[in-house]
Amino acid sequence: MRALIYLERGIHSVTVKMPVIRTLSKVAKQALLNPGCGCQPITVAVRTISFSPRQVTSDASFHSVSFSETDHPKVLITGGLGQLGVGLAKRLRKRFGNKNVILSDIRKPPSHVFYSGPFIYSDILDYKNLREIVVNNRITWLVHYSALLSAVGEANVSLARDVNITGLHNILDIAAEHGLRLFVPSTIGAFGPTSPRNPTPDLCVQRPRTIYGVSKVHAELMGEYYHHRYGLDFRCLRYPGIISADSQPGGGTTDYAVAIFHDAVKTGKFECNLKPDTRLPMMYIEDCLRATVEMMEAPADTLSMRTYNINAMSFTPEELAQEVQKQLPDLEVTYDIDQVRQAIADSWPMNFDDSNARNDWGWKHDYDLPELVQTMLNYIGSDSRIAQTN
Ligand SMILES: NC(=O)C1=CN([C@@H]2O[C@H](COP(=O)(O)OP(=O)(O)OC[C@H]3O[C@@H](n4cnc5c(N)ncnc54)[C@H](O)[C@@H]3O)[C@@H](O)[C@H]2O)C=CC1
Ligand SMILES: CC(=O)[C@H](N)C(=O)O
Repeated sequence: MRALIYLERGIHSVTVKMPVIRTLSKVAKQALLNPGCGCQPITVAVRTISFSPRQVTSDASFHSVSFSETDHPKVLITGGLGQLGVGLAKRLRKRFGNKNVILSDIRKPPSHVFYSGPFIYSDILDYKNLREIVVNNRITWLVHYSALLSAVGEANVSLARDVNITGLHNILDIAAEHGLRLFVPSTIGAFGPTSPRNPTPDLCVQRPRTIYGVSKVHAELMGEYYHHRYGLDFRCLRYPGIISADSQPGGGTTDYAVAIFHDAVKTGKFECNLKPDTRLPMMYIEDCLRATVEMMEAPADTLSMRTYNINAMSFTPEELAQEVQKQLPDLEVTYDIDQVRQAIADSWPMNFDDSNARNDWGWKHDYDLPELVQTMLNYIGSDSRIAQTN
């Protein structure tokens, strides 16, 4: 079995002990049980009391947005320097204005990102720092992208558990406390070998065999629980493998479908780490980011669920290679199977049923396989031509 390469992306383990302020908790509990002091109703932070995540006033409506509809939302994106965050920030900034969308991560941003709009350091394991950012910037929408993906997660289970599960708890509590609209992506990886694979519907058995998948099922369930219990405006899309030209994937099982384009243009050769007939659902990044914004903007009454599958296409490495070879006939593809990634892929959906997203809030993809291949090759080809002339 070939060892998984742990992609070091500046991720470091941080152990944060959440303050369990027992005394304060007792005082808060007492005050809430005996409100006859003539004071204002107390709003108590999620973490300071143990018996209720939030004191909800009777007129609170968390299903409507907490900012005036004429204002723009103020958006915070966590884990924003990964494959998806910068593109999402660009799209949201066009829509809501540059200063209204803050990218955050624990890595140092490249200068083109740093100078393109607000960027802030934020470790999602640091609850107080997260809260400070949300309060100081009057955040109303939170897009939670920080995560360790499937292959990297298997190579570092305890870090994946911290980031994907403990980090999510921080995000949920902050979002509930401050009445935020919260988007957390899930994935085809939230399904497992006992799920129906062709197609995979929204509601079915979910018994994933990766820490990534387990953490994403946990996120779906916790988000939906906070929605039903506390009125949190939680929204979640299960993304397929996302393919992008100008950003690199962060260590997943579907990464081959990005790498093939770069290798095809640069070397004319590609070594694939999945078997030629491994079928997985995939999507071009523009469709993924548009779906995300559409889901965030969908009126609450159109959402019959809070977690939806979305899909665009499904293909195997062989089918993708054949489509690329229509443009680059000299491309040579060989296979050297990574057993860890292959086992993961073999347990994931082959086709994704996204009919609920299409019916409820009008989801529709733009890119099928031929358009995806053309667009990727155009982008990477012109990029490498520019690099050669410089
Ligand atoms: N890219 C894809 O194909 C898919 C992505 N998704 C989900 O979309 C989200 C974004 O994905 P990508 O951008 O591809 O991920 P990525 O792996 O490229 O980026 C994740 C980012 O999280 C950051 N991060 C790690 N630990 C952190 C911490 N303690 N505090 C703050 N940030 C931290 C990393 O520095 C990295 O920039 C993830 O939740 C992922 O599960 C879901 C399905 C498919
Ligand atoms: C599909 C995903 O969630 C991600 N790209 C991965 O392969 O881990």
